[in-house]
Amino acid sequence: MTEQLSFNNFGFIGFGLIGGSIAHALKEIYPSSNIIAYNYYKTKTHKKLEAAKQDGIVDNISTSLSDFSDCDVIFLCAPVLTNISYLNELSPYISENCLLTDVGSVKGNIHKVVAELGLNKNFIGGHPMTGSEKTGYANSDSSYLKDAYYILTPTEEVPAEYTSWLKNFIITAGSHCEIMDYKTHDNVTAAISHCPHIISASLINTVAKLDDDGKYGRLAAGGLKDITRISSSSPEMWQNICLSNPDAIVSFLNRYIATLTNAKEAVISGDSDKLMQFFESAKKYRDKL
Ligand SMILES: NC(=O)C1=CN([C@@H]2O[C@H](COP(=O)(O)OP(=O)(O)OC[C@H]3O[C@@H](n4cnc5c(N)ncnc54)[C@H](O)[C@@H]3O)[C@@H](O)[C@H]2O)C=CC1
Ligand SMILES: O=C(O)C(=O)Cc1ccc(O)cc1
Repeated sequence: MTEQLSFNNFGFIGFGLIGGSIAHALKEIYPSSNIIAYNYYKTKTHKKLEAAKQDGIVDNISTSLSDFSDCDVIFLCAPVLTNISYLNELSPYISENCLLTDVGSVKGNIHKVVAELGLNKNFIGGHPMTGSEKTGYANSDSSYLKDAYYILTPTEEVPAEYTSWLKNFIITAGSHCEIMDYKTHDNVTAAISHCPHIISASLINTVAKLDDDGKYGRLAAGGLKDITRISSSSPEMWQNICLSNPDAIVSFLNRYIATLTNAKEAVISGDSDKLMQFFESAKKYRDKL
């Protein structure tokens, strides 16, 4: 049986919706733990981190990555490319016994840089399959981790007790832990998360171009709003994700465009059987989700 580690010092780089939600959960599960958060503004106070300190969720705010050398666990919770950009500078302060994890929506590119820096033995890729179109600490809540899937992508080099600790935290926070390799992660999330955001933005942009006088938007009922809610998400976050997972995204978009083309042809030819089958198969799968 794997020994359960006892971690008490947690560090955060990036402290928005997801970082804040994880910190809330850590404080609920380990009330005497110490949480340090990084103020990347360096020369001015970070009002949202000060608010988190007032709330008792953050204990220390630091402008120096060297202060993270005492951390048992460091969570990278900024946009995907920003998380990666910290690895080199952070590397000297990741102690031998430190577990480094992230929450980014793409795993392949961070695993590549982690391996290049020789940090495989410290790193477990993480991705909570939760959240919303909202951003920022003010919207964070430990409830985001309740009844959600939380994917981990450990390599063989990371100690089993690190995976065990992280898995235990995730389950105690209320999530279901799913372990897979990072390539599988990036293929699956391209289909169920990354491309839906591209499709939603494409639809909204297409409607917006037609909407000179606001009539389309005014009359839009539930359908358009349901399928495009996610287009109110952070543009920076989704730009980072698309730049990080191009192969899997293009591969899924090719399939999707073929499906759209088939649907268009069925409409052009008035193929009632094909149209019925198109909507029936979609309903069958969607009703089970
Ligand atoms: N929003 C969602 O529903 C989900 C997001 N994710 C991933 O979580 C990560 C964070 O996303 P959210 O919390 O939703 O976004 P957010 O916008 O709420 O938080 C991002 C945080 O990163 C900070 N940040 C920005 N630039 C920084 C820099 N240079 N240095 C340090 N911190 C910086 C921001 O100040 C903010 O606190 C992203 O990697 C995203 O892919 C994962 C699952 C769900
Ligand atoms: O708003 C929604 O439903 C989302 O799309 C939430 C989300 C955003 C990013 C992720 O990597 C995972 C989940």
